[in-house]
Parts: sequence; structure tokens; C-alpha cells
Amino acid sequence: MSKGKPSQAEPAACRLYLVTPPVLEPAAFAPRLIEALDAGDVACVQLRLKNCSDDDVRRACDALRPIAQERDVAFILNDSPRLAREMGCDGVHVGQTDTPYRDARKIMGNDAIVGVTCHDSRHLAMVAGEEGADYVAFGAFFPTATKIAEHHAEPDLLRWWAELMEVPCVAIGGITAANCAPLVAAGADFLAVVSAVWDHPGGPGAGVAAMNAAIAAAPTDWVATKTDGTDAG
Ligand SMILES: Cc1ncc(COP(=O)(O)OP(=O)(O)O)c(N)n1
Ligand SMILES: Cc1nc(C(=O)O)sc1CCOP(=O)(O)O
Ligand SMILES: [Mg+2]
Repeated sequence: MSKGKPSQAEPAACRLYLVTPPVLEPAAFAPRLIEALDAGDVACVQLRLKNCSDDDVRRACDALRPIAQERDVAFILNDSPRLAREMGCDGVHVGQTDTPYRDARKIMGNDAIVGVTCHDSRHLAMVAGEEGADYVAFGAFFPTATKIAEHHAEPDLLRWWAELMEVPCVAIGGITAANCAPLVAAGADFLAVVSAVWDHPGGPGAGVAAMNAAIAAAPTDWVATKTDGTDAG
């Protein structure tokens, strides 16, 4: 997962951040992950399993981590830095009620990716950024059936962050090929999706291709709307 920060003259392209469904059977899911990753550009895969045992997570890591890493796609585990380190993951994603960032960093080491959920909060994002998070995640931007989202973020939050901060930002929550353009335009470095890919009627490969195409077609106007009103070019 390259974390290129947009240079002022040439903004880095927004990239796709793929999150797994919360329940999966690793052997059956592996070919779907291969189809997704071979269909286009994916910056990273987050294994996000809910209501399962540590051994279930270990089995899923063993089956899925090599598929991502063999393709130079970063493999990030949700929630557990301890398991992420044990299982050779490239990084971990922690939320505000998970292991605190500083402890996650100590467990993972300085070379790993550690991302932090910041909901719709500038304060949480500034704290995470100052502490050293590799990215901050904002959401939910749209209604989602994947989880009960208690916070709602607006594209202006991405725009504010992108204009002021170096740390990359991830947008998440109900994002689809049809609705993602304002998030790309506002300066999201990554779009994190579950159902837009795994529930795509044409299959996960078609889902990745559709997201890639929508990201590529979206305007990227945030560089031209710096808060001081000047064009950054
Ligand atoms: C990229 C990304 N952003 C946000 C989340 C949500 O994390 P969290 O608030 O800890 O909620 P759960 O995903 O654990 O239910 C995420 N996983 N990934
Ligand atoms: C895992 C997660 N976190 C969110 C947040 O707002 O922090 S929304 C979300 C679910 C994302 O799934 P989908 O792309 O199917 O909406
Ligand atoms: Mg969590």
C-alpha cells in the first residue's frame, strides 16, 4: 500500500482499499479474492472478520495473506495487532474501541502499516496523525448494510484533511462506483469498500473494475481549491 501523498502539482491517484466480508469461509473465499485482485488496481486488502475465534482468523490469514502479498497488495488485519504480527500481516487497522494506536504501533513495529478509525472527527484524526498513524479513516459517508454505522462523515472533512495534512486519508461506508466521485474529488487517498466489490452482480472482478473506472473518471478538484484560494499548481 503505497502512501503517496498528492504532490501539489500532481495529485496522487485515489486507490481502492478492499475490505473482506465480515463472515467468510477461507477456502471458498480464496478464488473470489484472486478474481478481485487480478481484475485491477487494489492497494490493500483488510481481513475484517467479526464474531469468530482467533483460530478462525489465523486460518483465514494463512489462506488469504499469500494471495495478496504475492501480488504486492498489502494485507492488513482488522482489530488485532497481536494476531496481525503473529500472522505476518503488513499492517493492522484499529478503531477507537480497539487497541490504542500507541500500543498497536509497539506491537507491530515501525515498518508496519497502522491505520486508525476517526469517524467524522477532526480531533481524532489530528491525534492519530500526530501519534504517527499511517492513515486515518473517515466514515460512514453513505448508508451501509455491512455494519451499524454510528457516525456520518461529509466530503468536506476529506477536503479539509487533504488540504492541510500529509497523512493519507481513507473514506469508508456505503461507497459504490455510482456515488464515489465526490469523495475522490474531495481528496480521499483511498476508498474502502466491502459490498461494492463482494456483492457486485458481475462478481468481485467486475466490482473492482467498476470501482477503478469510477475513480479514474472522477474529477480531482481539491488541489485547485486550497483554503487560501490559490491554485496549488
Ligand atoms: C479502513 C477502515 N476504516 C474504518 C474501519 C472501522 O473500524 P472500527 O471502527 O474499529 O469498526 P470495525 O471495522 O472493527 O467494526 C475499518 N475496519 N477499516
Ligand atoms: C467496516 C466499516 N466501517 C465503517 C465506518 O464508518 O467506520 S463503515 C464500514 C462498512 C463498509 O462496508 P460497505 O462498503 O459495504 O458499506
Ligand atoms: Mg475495530
